[in-house]
Amino acid sequence: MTGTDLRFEDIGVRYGTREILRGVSAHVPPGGILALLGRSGSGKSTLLNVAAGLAEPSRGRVVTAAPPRVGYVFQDARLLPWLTLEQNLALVCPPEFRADIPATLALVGLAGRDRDRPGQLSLGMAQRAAVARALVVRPDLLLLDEPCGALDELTAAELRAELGDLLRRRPATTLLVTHHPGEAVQLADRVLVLGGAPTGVAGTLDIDLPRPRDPDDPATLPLLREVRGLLRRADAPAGVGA
Ligand SMILES: Nc1ncnc2c1ncn2[C@@H]1O[C@H](COP(=O)(O)OP(=O)(O)OP(=O)(O)O)[C@@H](O)[C@H]1O
Repeated sequence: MTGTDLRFEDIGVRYGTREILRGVSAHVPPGGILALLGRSGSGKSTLLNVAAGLAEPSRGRVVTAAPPRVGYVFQDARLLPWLTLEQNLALVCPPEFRADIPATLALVGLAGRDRDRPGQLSLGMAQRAAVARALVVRPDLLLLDEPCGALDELTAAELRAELGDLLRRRPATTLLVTHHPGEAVQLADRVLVLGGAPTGVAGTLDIDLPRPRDPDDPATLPLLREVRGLLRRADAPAGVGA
């Protein structure tokens, strides 16, 4: 299982009369990890929803080899509080994968917590359970919408390291929405910055570092600087900061 080939071809999205995205094209090869960055409201989650088939593009199309099995981690864990973790995972899980639930929880550091309910978990544990729920379907398209966004920096750093490890062990074509340039450089093969009005692709950057990656490795510094520069230029008026 290495994931689907994914192509956004000239995607445009409108909500009513508002044009949210225009002319967004990108390619993610099987098992590739594309980080999406851009100002709040620039349409990153919308692009994820287009990839998942939850939002209809008004222009262009998404091309995959076959309809992908999608694992989606939202900004908050969205676990059903009255169900145990095992039941939360079983809800999305095809019957043939149900036996994998305890091992998948163990994979994200929740061994033995199968019968806990979400209210018994910390925020970081709940987010890891949400990652397990996305992985248990053996996704060939994994959509991560700010998976560490709601966490304190130490817990976020732990989850980032775990995600890096998980994606090496269970590759899936992945779209990672983040506001954190370090997270993008740590996890992604390529960074795509959305910007402008309406939003388009403001820039891309390949992250060609060996794995596993250490976020404190000085080799990441020039890349971090480039990502920050792309972000700054993404919303600069035409001709400024180019
Ligand atoms: N279902 C919807 N109906 C109407 N407008 C929407 C809908 N979903 C999103 N929008 C609008 O589309 C724009 C892009 O939203 P989106 O959530 O994709 O941005 P984002 O880059 O993910 O933001 P953030 O970083 O804050 O999560 C916003 O202006 C938002 O209000």
